Amino acid sequence: MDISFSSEVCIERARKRRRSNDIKDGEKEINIQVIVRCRGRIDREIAANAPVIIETNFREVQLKSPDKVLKTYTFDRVFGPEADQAKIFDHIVIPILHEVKAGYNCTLFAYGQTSTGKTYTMEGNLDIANGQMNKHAGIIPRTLFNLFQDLEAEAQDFSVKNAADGIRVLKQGSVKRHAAQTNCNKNSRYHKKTMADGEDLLKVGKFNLVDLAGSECIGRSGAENNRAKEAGNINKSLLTLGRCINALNERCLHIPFRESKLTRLLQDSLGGKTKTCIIATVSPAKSCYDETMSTLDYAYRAKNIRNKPVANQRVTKKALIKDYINKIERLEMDLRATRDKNGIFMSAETHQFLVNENKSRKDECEELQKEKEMLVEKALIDHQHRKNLQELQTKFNDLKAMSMGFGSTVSRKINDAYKERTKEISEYHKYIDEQLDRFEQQKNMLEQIFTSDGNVVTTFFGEINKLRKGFQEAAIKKDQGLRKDSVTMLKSLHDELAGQSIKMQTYHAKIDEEISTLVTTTQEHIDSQNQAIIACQNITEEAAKTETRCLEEHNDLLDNAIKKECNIATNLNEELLDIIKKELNKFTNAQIDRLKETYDKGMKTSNTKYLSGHKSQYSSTKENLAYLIKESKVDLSANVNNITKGMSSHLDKYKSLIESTLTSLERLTVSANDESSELHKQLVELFKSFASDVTQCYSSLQNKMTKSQMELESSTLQLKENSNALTNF
Ligand SMILES: Nc1ncnc2c1ncn2[C@@H]1O[C@H](COP(=O)(O)OP(=O)(O)OP(=O)(O)O)[C@@H](O)[C@H]1O
Repeated sequence: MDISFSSEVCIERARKRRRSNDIKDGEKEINIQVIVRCRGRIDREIAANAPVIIETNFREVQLKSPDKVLKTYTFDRVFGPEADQAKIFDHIVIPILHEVKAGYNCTLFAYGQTSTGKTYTMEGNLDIANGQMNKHAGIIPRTLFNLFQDLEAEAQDFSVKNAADGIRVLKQGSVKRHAAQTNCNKNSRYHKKTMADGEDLLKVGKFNLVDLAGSECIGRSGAENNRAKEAGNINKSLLTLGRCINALNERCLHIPFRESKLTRLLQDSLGGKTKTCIIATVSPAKSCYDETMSTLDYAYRAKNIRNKPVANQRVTKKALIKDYINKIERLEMDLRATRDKNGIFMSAETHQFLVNENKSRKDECEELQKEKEMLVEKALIDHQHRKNLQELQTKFNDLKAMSMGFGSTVSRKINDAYKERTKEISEYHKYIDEQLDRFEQQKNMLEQIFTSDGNVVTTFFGEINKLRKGFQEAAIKKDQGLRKDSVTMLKSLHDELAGQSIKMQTYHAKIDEEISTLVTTTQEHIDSQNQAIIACQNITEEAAKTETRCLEEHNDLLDNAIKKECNIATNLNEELLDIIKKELNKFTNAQIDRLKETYDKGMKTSNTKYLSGHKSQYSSTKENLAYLIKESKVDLSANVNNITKGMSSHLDKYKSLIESTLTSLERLTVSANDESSELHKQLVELFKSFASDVTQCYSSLQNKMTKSQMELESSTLQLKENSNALTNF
C-alpha cells in the first residue's frame, strides 16, 4: 500500500449561513463514484502485437473478442486513451475540490493492475519548468496548483506557501513514499491572516489521494488462499480492501476494516461519511484480459457501496490550532520515546490509547458474549416453539382421523339402516306376492268347484276380486308409505350428515389456516433467528480472528521484548562477571605484591643480620687464627690441640649461629605464610560472599524472568484458549 498524498485544506467560511442542502447531511446516502480509465497500448504491448480488446464509451466499457462483445459494464464515467491528464482533472477532480472546499472529507484512489497507469493518473510527471506544470502532470500536482491559485484568487487575505515546494516534496516522497504524507501535509497547509474583528470560524475539508499497489495481487491471493499470508502487507491490504468491498456490497453486518492498515485508513471512505471516488485503471491489451475483468468486476461491485457524507462542523481557529498542536505534541512524544529508548517504548498517551483500545475490544467481546447468550436463549425458545408446533400438528392429525372416522361411521350406519329397510320392504313384497299366489291358487280351485253355478261363482269372484283389489291397493299404499318413510329418513340422515360434514370442513379449514399461519410465522421467526445467528457467528468469528491476530501480534511483540531483555541481561551479566574478574585479579595481584614486599623485607633484614654476625665471627676467628699462628711460632706443636679445640668450639658456635638463623628464618617464613594464608582465606571468604551475592542476584533475576515468562506463556495459552473458544463459538 502506498499513501501518496493527503492534503488538508482549511477553508474560510466565516459566519456564513448553512446552505439548504447541508440540512440533509448524513441522511442522504450516495453511491461511491466509480470511474474507469483505459490507457493506450504501451511499448511493450505494441512490441508483442497484443490485440486491443477494450472499447470505451461515455459511460460504458466493453470487453470484446474479434467478432463479438463479451461483456459490457456501466460506470459513472469511462475515459479512453484519448483522455489526457487535463481532461481527467477537469472532469473528476474539480467537482471533488468544490466539495472539499465546502468542508466535506473526500477520498480519491486509483485501483488497478500493475502498469495500467495508477501512478500516471495520480502523480504523472512532476517536473516544473518556469513555474508551470508538465502536460503529463497527474491529479496530485494539479490539485496542489489548483488549490493555491484558487485560494489566492478567492480571497486576498490568504497567505499561501509556493505550490512548487509541495511538488518538490512530493517528488522526494515518490522515492520514499511513506514520508510523503506527512511532508505534503506540512507544505500544503494554508494560513489565513488574522482578522481583527470577532471570532473566525473555519471549515476543514480533508482530501485523501491514494495510489495503491497493483491489484493483480488480489486475484492471485484469492485463488491461492494459503499463499495470501506469505504475500506480505501490500497483498494483505489489497485483499482486505477486496473483502471489505464485497462485504459492503452484500450489506454484511461486519466489514473487516480493522484487518489491514489500508482499510483502517479508508474505513470512512467506504460506507462512511466521506465522499469517495475510485479510478479503476485498465490496459486495453488482450494479454491483460483476466486482470482487466477482475478489476472491472471489483470496480462494478464498489459502485454499490453507499456513503452518507457529512460536512465537517465549523470550528474556531483556536480550536483547530489547539487540535494540531496536540497532534504534533503526541507525535513528538512518540518520536522522543522511540529515540531515547531501546526496545518497545511509547509515549504515555499512545499507551493510554492502546489501553483504551484494548478495553473497548474487551467490552466488544463481552457484548458479543451477551449477544451469544441471548441467541442461545432464543434458540431454546425456538426449540420449544417447534416442539409445541409438532404437538399441535399431531393433535390436528388425530382430530382429522377422528372426524374421518365419525363420517365413515355415520355413512355406515345410514347404509346399514337403508339395507335393513330395503330388506324389510322386499320381504314384505315377497309376502304379498306369496299371498297373491295363494289367492290365485284358491281362486282357480274355487273356479273348478263352482263352474256349475255361474251366478254364485260370478258374485263370489266379484267379491273376491274386490277383496283382492282392496288388498292390492292396501299393499301399494303400505309400500308407498314405507318407501316414503325410508326416503324421508334417508333425506334427514343425509341432511344431518351434510350439516355435520360442512361443520367439519369449516372446522378443518379453520384449523388448517391457523396451523399454516402458525407454521409461516414460526418459519419466518426461525429464518430471521437463523440469519441473526449466522450474522452473529460471522461477527464473532471475525472478532475472534481479529482478536487472535492482535493477541498474536502482542505476543510476538512481548516475545521479542523478552528476548531483547534476556539478551541485555545476559550481556550485562557477562560484563559484570568480566568486571568482577578484573577487579579480583587486580586485588589478588596487589595482595601478592604486598606479600612479596613484606616477605622480601623480612628476608633482607634477617640475611643482613646473619651476614653481619657471620662477618664478625669470621673476623674474630681470623684474629684468633692469627694469634694462634703467632703463638705456634713459639710452641707450635704444644698448642696444636688448643688450636684444634678452639677451632672446633668456634665451628660449634658458628654452626649453632647458622641453626638459630635458619630457625628464625623458618619462623619468619611460617609467620609470613600464616599471614598470607589468613589474607588468602579472608579474600576467599570475601569472594565467596560476593559471588554468592552475585549468584543470588542473578538467580532471583532469572527466577523473575522465568516467572514472568511462565505467566506470559500461561496468559498466551489462556488467550489462545479464549480465542479458540470464540472461534469455535
Ligand atoms: N493514460 C496514459 N497515457 C499515456 N501513458 C500512460 C497512461 N497510463 C499509463 N501510462 C504509462 O504506462 C506505464 C505504466 O504506468 P504506471 O507506472 O502509472 O502504472 P501503475 O499502475 O502505477 O503501475 P504499478 O502498480 O506497478 O505502480 C508508464 O510508462 C506510464 O507512463
